[in-house]
Amino acid sequence: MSKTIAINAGSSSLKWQLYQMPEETVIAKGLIERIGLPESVSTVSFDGDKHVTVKNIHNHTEAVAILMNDLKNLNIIAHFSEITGTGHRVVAGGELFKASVLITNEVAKQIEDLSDLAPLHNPANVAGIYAFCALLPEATHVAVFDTAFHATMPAVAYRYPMPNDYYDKYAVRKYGAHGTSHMYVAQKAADYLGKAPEDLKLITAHIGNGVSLTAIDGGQSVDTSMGFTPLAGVMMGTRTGELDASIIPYIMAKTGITDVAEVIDIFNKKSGLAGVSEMSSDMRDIISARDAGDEKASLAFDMFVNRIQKFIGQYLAVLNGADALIFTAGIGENSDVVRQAVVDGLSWFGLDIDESKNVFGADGIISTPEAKVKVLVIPTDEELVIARDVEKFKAQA
Ligand SMILES: Nc1ncnc2c1ncn2[C@@H]1O[C@H](COP(=O)(O)OP(=O)(O)O)[C@@H](O)[C@H]1O
Ligand SMILES: CC(=O)OP(=O)(O)O
Ligand SMILES: [Mg+2]
Repeated sequence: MSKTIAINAGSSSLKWQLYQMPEETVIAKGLIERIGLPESVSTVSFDGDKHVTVKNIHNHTEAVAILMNDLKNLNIIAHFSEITGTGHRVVAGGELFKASVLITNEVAKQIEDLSDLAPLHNPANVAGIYAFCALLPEATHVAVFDTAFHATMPAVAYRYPMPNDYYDKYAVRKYGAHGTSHMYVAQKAADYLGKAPEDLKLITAHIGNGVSLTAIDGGQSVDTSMGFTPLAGVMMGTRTGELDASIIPYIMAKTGITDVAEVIDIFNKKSGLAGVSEMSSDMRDIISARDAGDEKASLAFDMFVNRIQKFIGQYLAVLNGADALIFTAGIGENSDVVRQAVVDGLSWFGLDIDESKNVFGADGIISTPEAKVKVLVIPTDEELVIARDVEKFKAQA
């Protein structure tokens, strides 16, 4: 019996779950939101209670310190030494890491050096790694990469049509992200559909603040919408998704912005739903405003749905047809409105939702019996996959 903590650091959030392993019992879990913004919120669920604290949390190092204090102060653990394993979500593993790895000083440094491939995420991931390694020197620390599941993509999908040197010398290629989530929901989908993953062609749609879609053939990722960094693919909460690169110098010339990093920052943090609606990056706010007749929110919603539909179309082509489409993550799991809007425009392809099944809290198949392509909702669980990987390394120790 041992305790393992899984840390999922996002650009402005930190999700964690403490497990009793190998039973996989969740002892406690927490979510720290709005890191770096005024009034950050930390929520801890433990023993049937929810503890909510609101205060300014400036960075992920502070967030980790708060989480460690909560573990002690709320009597979730008596001693830190009870935690014998920590698992860290790392968004970008580049060409270096194609599977989970035991964290050493060198590995932590390499992850930090890969920050260009996930500027909003890897620095946050590394902050968590350093904090836990310092606090728990005896524990087994494991990094689990978002990019690992996409290592099976063929060159035709991961290469960009640019001079070969950029790939050969600098490893400029598509890496994708959210791989742990795509892998988890694809395996669950196979259970629901009563088939072996090898016999299925799936399109997984991870629709949260970050959004990505993946084409999965026989259990392997064959294409995915995020690219060299998580800026690519579909429109997201604050990110543009794909656009014509010529826009960058044009905007710089027109606006007088002289630093290209500033434009990329705007594309990462001030675009997407937030940029078009001019009111929020949060889909709940967008839907309320749209229902109240706000035209900008309405356009933002329609563009968001349109980009998802187009990528589903692409992946139906990549896979030459699919058995199922799976919705997951914050919006995919919770928004029947977005799911209905996405599927409504794809009836020609044989997608059809049963409205009575497309409800809040849905889990499993929500398509009609006649639908050629099944539609499923599957809550993702990146933390569980991470905790399981830590167990594998503990067993080898
Ligand atoms: N009931 C809901 N309806 C619509 N959107 C929702 C609902 N609940 C959560 N969301 C959306 O989920 C998003 C967060 O998803 P999540 O997967 O937690 O994101 P991330 O891990 O990228 O921070 C928020 O932007 C929010 O708009
Ligand atoms: C890679 C990525 O976009 O992650 P998240 O959705 O957690 O921000
Ligand atoms: Mg996420």
